[in-house]
Amino acid sequence: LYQALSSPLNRIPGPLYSRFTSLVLKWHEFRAHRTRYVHQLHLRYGPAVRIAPSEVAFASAGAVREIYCSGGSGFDKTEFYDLFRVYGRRTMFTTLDKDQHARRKRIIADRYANSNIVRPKPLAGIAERAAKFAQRCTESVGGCLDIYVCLHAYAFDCVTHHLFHPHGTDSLLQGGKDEAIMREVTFDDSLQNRLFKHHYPTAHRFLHKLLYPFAKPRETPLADHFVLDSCDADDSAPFTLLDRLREPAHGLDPLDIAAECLDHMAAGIDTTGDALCFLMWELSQPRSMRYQRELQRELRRARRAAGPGSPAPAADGTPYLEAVVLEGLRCFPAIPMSLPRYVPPGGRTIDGYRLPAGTIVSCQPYSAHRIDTDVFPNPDAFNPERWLDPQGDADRKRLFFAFANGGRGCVGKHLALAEMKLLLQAVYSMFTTLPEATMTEADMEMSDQLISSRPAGQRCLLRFVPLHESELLDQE
Ligand code: HEM
Repeated sequence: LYQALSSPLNRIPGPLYSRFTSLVLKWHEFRAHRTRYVHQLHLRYGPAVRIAPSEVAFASAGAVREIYCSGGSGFDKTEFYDLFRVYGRRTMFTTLDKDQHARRKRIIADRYANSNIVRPKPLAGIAERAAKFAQRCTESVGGCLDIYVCLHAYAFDCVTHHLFHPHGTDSLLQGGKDEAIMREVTFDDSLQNRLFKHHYPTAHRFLHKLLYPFAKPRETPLADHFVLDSCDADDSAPFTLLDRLREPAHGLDPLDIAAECLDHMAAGIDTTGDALCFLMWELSQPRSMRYQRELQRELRRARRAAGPGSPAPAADGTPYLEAVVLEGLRCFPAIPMSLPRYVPPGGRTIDGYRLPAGTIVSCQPYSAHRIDTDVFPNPDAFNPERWLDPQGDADRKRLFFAFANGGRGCVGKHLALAEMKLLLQAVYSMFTTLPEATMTEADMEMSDQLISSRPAGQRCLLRFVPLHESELLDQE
């Protein structure tokens, strides 16, 4: 009570109960609703809101800059990231220490630089997988396709190509063992167990066996073995992450290398898969059909300009596609939730509020993309054309937080963008997509996981209608 009444955080707006307890926040976390709960608080109290006795959420560009970019990589991560440790090791994503992170990033960043992603071999690998996805669409004509599963398979095959080529997977067309690994990771249901472990570690240690039937821990034995086996191969292509990690100069032991690869594999499946799934679902709605048509027109024009029989054109010169991808990530950021950090020693001032050292602060992409209606008017509406207006471009980019920002922002960003663009090119230059009749809005409701979010129904059935040349000529 004394702490609640004397806390320096009392000046920060927020519900009265958040001065005394974090139980309400935890309740929403356990119910997979944290993102929307925090967003509702922002709508009610503004861009700075106290969400628990020692936790504050922000949604302004200034806060993003201070928390995630100050000093290069921003404030330190909290122990929340311990939940993502693999094989008992810390990876680039889970390391809490700045220097360790910087050392690991110096090794890894090169393989995810745009200049590496757009080299012929890595890019051809993605284009080949996008063509396989289009083949699945063609095979589904007359029926429907579960793009939730197929997009996760696509993202899985793309990321394993980048990590392990020639030992990448083919879950899209071959199915079998590769598809089983993808399903194991994608259909993981360990949210409640992992949250319990994070918030109540001692109770978890004693009760984990009792918990098992109700809240399963994360168990991915197929994926674990697949990565360990793939890391054993000594013929990985020069563009792959594995090839880089194994360079003797870096001194990484085999388990460090496997842990880093497993982490990137997991980071690359749900994020890109879910982002594309939400985006294609939205493009298929009657309210968005005119955006889909505009996208098809641009892609067909680009294809014609590239000449007959040429592979899918590079994403340059397709500004509408670029706008569709940005708007998709703005409305449906695959990681929409708070990315928690500690206020460093000495305290800091954010958005005019003085915060003592050790306060947990965060921004969530979902709110940063919606709270400032001068920058994003009508923020809940999907409208790619807002990105084509040169006015306000700098402000929009400042608030765009889908890949986070600063030194600990998403290292896989260029890979993810290439995967998204090549897939949308392959699909929308050939098909019109429509929702299948049994799908409901509830299926596509956002269900929070640890920091990522997925469609609650874990399915997304779309119909693919081949686009005929004559139809496109009519459009033009
Ligand atoms: C649309 C797709 C993606 C989105 C929206 C996304 C988003 C993010 C975000 C928001 C973070 C910061 C997380 C935090 O601070 O807690 C992050 C970090 C990271 N992402 Fe992504 N990501 C995507 C795809 C990928 C892909 C394809 C890979 C790799 C193959 C990847 C690998 C990573 C890694 C390794 C980190 C940790 C970086 C570090 O700590 O330095 N991501 N991502």
